[in-house]
Amino acid sequence: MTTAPLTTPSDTAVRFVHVDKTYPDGNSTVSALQGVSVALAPGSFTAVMGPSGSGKSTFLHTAAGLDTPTSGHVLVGGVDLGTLSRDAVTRLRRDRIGFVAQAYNLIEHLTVAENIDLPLLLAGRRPDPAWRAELIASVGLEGMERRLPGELSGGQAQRVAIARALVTRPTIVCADEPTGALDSRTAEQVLDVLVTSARELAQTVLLVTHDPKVAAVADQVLFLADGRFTDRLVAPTAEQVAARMLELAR
Ligand SMILES: Nc1ncnc2c1ncn2[C@@H]1O[C@H](COP(=O)(O)OP(=O)(O)OP(=O)(O)O)[C@@H](O)[C@H]1O
Repeated sequence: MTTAPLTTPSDTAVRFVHVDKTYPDGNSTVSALQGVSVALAPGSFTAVMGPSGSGKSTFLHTAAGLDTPTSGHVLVGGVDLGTLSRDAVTRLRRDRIGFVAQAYNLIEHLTVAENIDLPLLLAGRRPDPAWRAELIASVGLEGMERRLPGELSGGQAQRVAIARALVTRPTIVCADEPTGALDSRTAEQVLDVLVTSARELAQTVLLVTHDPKVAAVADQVLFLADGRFTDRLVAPTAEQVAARMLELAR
């Protein structure tokens, strides 16, 4: 149950206050998040790591307004999502949040350019060809605007998905294992795009990954275990992240 609305200053991009999330599981429930309280500063880059089933995707989906907490509050830019109607959450999501999923979710019969423009059209906004061209250049897909998703490699498709997530100039970018299905060279390129855009557009990035090398590009790494944040590393190296993951697995 979500209780009374919370009033807090909007000095955080995303804030969780005592968030629980349970899912029905046959006759009982499974607890995906337990009493999670965390605040992400505007412009920060956070990686979330943890064992399989620890609640990473649930945390990301809840932060992006794609899932609702069972209790507690999720605030985006100081606005308690629990106080908004479903339509208002959808609008906020379209205007302010970009989401990159591991499955690229591109529309097969639309071209690269049309896929990238889609969030703007869905939001009733006019496509911006100059901005689209800039995004296409930044993800290294010049000349591929008219291709269909079936004519792209996995890495190219993921870069289209990133351009599509950025086309609305969201203040928050959530990415669920965006490099999980890619070879290491392509993963590096995709990550570069995210890091550069976050810096240039002053975006807050929240990234779920299993890869210590990916996590090491973040300002901070948060570790989840059994639905709770148990640890945090600030500006760590990949080696430090890997060592902490090993400790948590013991
Ligand atoms: N829609 C759902 N219905 C029921 N249970 C769910 C649902 N989504 C997640 N869960 C359960 O909640 C817990 C957390 O799942 P979640 O997907 O958030 O973990 P994760 O850390 O992202 O895992 P992975 O690394 O394997 O993707 C798990 O026990 C999972 O089975």
